[in-house]
Amino acid sequence: MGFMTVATLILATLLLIFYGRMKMSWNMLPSWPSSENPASTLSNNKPPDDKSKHDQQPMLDKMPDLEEAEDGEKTPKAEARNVTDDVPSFTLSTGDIRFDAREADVPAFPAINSAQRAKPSGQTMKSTTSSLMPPPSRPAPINRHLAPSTSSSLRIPSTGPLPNRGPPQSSQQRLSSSLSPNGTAKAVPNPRGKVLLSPGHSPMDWAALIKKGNLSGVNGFQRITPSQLKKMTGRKGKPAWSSWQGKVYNITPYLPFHPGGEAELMKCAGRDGAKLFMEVHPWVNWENMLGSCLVGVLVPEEQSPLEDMD
Ligand code: HEM
Repeated sequence: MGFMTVATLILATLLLIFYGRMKMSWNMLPSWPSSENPASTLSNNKPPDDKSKHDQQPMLDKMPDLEEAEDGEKTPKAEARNVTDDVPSFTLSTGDIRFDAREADVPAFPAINSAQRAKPSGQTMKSTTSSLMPPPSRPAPINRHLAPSTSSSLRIPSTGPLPNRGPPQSSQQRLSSSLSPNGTAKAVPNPRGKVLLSPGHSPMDWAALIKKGNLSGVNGFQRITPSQLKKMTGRKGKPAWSSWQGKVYNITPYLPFHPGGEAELMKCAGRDGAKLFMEVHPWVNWENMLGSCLVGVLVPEEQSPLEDMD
């Protein structure tokens, strides 16, 4: 028991002496930026203003001041920020935007020759003087099952509102797999309402046919009244006529060539087809397509003799 007490006292004395010596030597050391003011060196890259600079950096600022006062000559001052003068400017991108280490007042970290610069974050940099950044990493591969492909994004949606694109889904023309009444165009359901044209009835075939001559079915240019037009429905052995901007066309020869199907084209038989035509495909040039089918012009019904006298 007595031995323990003595030993404890000796230990305490030794600690006191050791602490006293340490404190003395610390006081003799020049003061150092304390942990209470770390902003001037690490956490803040901006230079402190003059007032705070003196408070926070006693060693760097006060020591050169003393030297100047003693010898009266202009001794170069020690400035922590001059260290960055050795650092050449470098760019962060290949464009016009240049990031200059000196302008931004960034401490030279990591050192020029450090391994950290040579291999930033595991990537290999060819040269420390290169002004080019390493290429960006490739994006993660897209899950093809989830992401829509380019072709499917270009596809016309089968749902949602669409302009009138052919016969309704339930119509006979779309659903029937048999040949059309005259056995030429086969109806095939598709989003745009186009039909499968029978061999020899492609748009190219039609283009070749209209070059051959007159397809109007009449001799000479006709004057057609509305009542006459109304009778040309394409039924009961009569041709199908339709008018467009005051001109009358024989649409019968075009029926098997019509990409939208015969039934659709027949909707404008015996009447003015402009409205229906423009609803479906305003980009199609009626006059070019049916130029060789021109029958004549639409004229008013014959006027009564009394009106003629006026
Ligand atoms: C009488 C004059 C007409 C001509 C010269 C004509 C010509 C054409 C042409 C060239 C196409 C192919 C369009 C393309 O590929 O972009 C087409 C498609 C079509 N036409 Fe006509 N057409 C006429 C009248 C009509 C009428 C009156 C209707 C409907 C009532 C109609 C309904 C369609 C449909 C549904 C298509 C397929 C869908 C589409 O191409 O947008 N056509 N027509």
